[in-house]
Amino acid sequence: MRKIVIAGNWKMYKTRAESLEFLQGFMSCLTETPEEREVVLCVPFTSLAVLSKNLHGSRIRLGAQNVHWQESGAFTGEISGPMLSELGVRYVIIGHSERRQYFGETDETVNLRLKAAQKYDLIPILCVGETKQQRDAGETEAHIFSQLEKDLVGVDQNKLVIAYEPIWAIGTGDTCETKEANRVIGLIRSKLTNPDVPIQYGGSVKPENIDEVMAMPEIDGVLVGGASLEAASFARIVNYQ
Ligand SMILES: O=C[C@H](O)COP(=O)(O)O
Repeated sequence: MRKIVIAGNWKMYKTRAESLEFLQGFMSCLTETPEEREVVLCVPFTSLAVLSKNLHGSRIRLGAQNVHWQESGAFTGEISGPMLSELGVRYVIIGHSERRQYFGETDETVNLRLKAAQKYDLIPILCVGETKQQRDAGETEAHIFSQLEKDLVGVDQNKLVIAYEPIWAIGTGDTCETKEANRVIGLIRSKLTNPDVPIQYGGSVKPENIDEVMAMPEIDGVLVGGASLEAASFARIVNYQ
């Protein structure tokens, strides 16, 4: 049976104090959440330590938003697997379109980061997805298949989550039609050697559409940006019907 993974990606939002405030509100809303749903908070590096301390004993998992492929070295601004593992981090987002677009992340570096994450017992959440231009040109499938082929070389598919995030749906309020997201995710699954890899949808997920998204048979969870920043909103998403 495929695992359900509901993850919040806070991106570059929330100070340490704001993170703690969120956690208090969020935990009080989670009492009814079915245990089989994995709940992950992928927070800025500066909030990892304080959340780790306060998540102790909770079933909420801690996630980071990037990891370097070397264990240590002269890589200013980067963070290593052991540094994250030591803080109790369990998941790490890799290859988010914002990293690919603004920070020069390539399929080759994404592949290195994926393998490094697994080496240090972090479960990578690999993001793939097409631009509006690629979709309009009918290149969605070819682009995503190319990303998967390059990104997953030598990656263990037993310790992996994939997030399908159409770039044009991120932060725009322009959600991908749920049936279309379901179709693309089915195609992604057909390219994997392990059909049980959880595949999430990401892109303008919010309390108003989560029930419809999660009713789709191929969709195993969501990667949520904006709507994960407010405790009641993210709790409603985690508590989908
Ligand atoms: O990682 C999350 C995605 O970029 C989606 O962001 P969003 O929910 O704000 O559209």
